[in-house]
Amino acid sequence: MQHFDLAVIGSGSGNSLIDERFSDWNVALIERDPVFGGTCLNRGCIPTKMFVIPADLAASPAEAKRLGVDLRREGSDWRAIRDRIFGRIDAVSAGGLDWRERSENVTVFHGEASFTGPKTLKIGDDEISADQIVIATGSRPRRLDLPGLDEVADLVYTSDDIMRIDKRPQRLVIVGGGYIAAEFAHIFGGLGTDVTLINRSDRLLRSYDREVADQFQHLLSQKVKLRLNQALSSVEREGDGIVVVTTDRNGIEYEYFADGLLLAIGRDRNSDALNLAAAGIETRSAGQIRVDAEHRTSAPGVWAMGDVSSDHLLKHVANAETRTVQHNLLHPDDLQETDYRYVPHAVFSSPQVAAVGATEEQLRQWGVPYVVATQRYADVAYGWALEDEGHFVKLLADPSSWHLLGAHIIGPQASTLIQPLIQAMSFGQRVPDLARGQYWIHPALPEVVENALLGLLAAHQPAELGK
Ligand SMILES: Cc1cc2nc3c(=O)[nH]c(=O)nc-3n(C[C@H](O)[C@H](O)[C@H](O)COP(=O)(O)OP(=O)(O)OC[C@H]3O[C@@H](n4cnc5c(N)ncnc54)[C@H](O)[C@@H]3O)c2cc1C
Ligand SMILES: NC(=O)c1ccc[n+]([C@@H]2O[C@H](COP(=O)([O-])OP(=O)(O)OC[C@H]3O[C@@H](n4cnc5c(N)ncnc54)[C@H](O)[C@@H]3O)[C@@H](O)[C@H]2O)c1
Repeated sequence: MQHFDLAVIGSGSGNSLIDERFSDWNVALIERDPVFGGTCLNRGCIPTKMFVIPADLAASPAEAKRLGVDLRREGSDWRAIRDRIFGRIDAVSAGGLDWRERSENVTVFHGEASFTGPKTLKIGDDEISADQIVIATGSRPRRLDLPGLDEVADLVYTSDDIMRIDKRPQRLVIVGGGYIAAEFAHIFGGLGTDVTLINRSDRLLRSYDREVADQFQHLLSQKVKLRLNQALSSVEREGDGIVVVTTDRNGIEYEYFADGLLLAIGRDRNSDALNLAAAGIETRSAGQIRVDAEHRTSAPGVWAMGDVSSDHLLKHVANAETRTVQHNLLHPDDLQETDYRYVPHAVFSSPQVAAVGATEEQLRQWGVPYVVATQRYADVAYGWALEDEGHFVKLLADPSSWHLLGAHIIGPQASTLIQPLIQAMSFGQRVPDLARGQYWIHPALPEVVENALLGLLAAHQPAELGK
């Protein structure tokens, strides 16, 4: 049995963990997917955003028309877009694997890892042991058990495969109301597909501030067909290449005809294949590996990070957890914790949505006193230039400490505009200092954030400003 100082399972964030500080460690890196580099690079954050930009551009003639510019749209070339995107990504993935395989101190094992004992792993016919093991096995799209699904399997997609298809469907049914449904509704809808989004509850983006989620729903409904409060009951094939999706709403059946069905109903953690019981590693519900604040599992010397153990299925969180685990492996006498106080998140749809901190509903529920201000893009100079309609920044603050409690943005560049607010919350900057302790470039779009901050101050003048 080969012995290693460190074994890392998963080549997403797991691969990033093994940096030059581990050059004198003998490391095993195990990946079961033929594709190297994990979700974010190959089938997650990066390719989706590379599709979002062409979708934004394809949708721009309608925007331009409002401003008096005639941009004739001649269509979009799905294969060219797809091949450009994956031409780049596949090369990065292959290059990453090649580089890793040439690393002197890292042995790459291709196969599925499972525990055979507390510090031992089996990968196919190989069995290895390691002093330290890091589980970074991520998550995968949740499947659905639905009558008829097997018969139309070639027309049913998840985020793992839909970006690689040869032909963009004319009609696409998307099931789900979260991040992935919202982003793919924009990608396909923007590029010209007739999209019907079916959600089982009456709300999209449920974890977002209600006002923002409602407005998102309203604006998205102008671009794709939204069908809410409908549960899938069956699917069947009709003719050649058509899937008929049947739903139920209050006992009434609805039928949708499409060339493809995208399931975007959440993700399952990749812990089931690991035989965790053999190593005494505990899970929480739904296979989420239980870790303490320092990312130690219940088995000594075994750590977990990223989607498989985190409460947040986000790459910037997996990256932060990777940094913590790196530090803790290298400094066992000075363990650190990951800071989850202000985890931001954004949906790259149309419109974009971004948020950090509490929603107004949460503050009400927790009985936390707050002031709130909402600033429309349409009422700042750059918003005039955009002829903006319907987008806003909503801020929540503690009227005694003047710290921000939550920030929510819906509109162009939301994921960028939110960064100074994340910074303010992370470093404890107060609203008056943030609003007036720096210049805000005129007439740039961040003035919408500045004005929202001023709106908070106008709502309740803090004592020291009144002096
Ligand atoms: C469509 C989509 C879009 C996304 N967009 C964003 C975004 O815009 N911003 C953002 O922050 N996040 C986004 N995410 C989430 C982000 O991709 C994940 O949070 C992140 O990639 C998780 O990283 P990880 O290292 O935990 O897991 P992964 O990157 O999934 O890596 C886990 C690896 O482990 C391997 N593996 C699993 N089990 C085993 C085993 N038993 N043996 C060997 N290998 C195994 C897997 O094959 C995989 O390669 C998106 C996700 C999706 C699906
Ligand atoms: N921009 C980003 O940061 C980004 C983008 C994509 C994905 N992600 C990450 O990936 C995760 C997974 O995304 P997702 O959109 O699949 O999950 P999600 O948790 O965001 O949304 C899942 C949706 O599916 C619905 N649903 C669940 N089970 C269902 C069923 N049986 N039938 C019908 N509907 C059902 C839920 O009500 C919900 O609307 C997200 O939580 C997010 O953390 C992030």
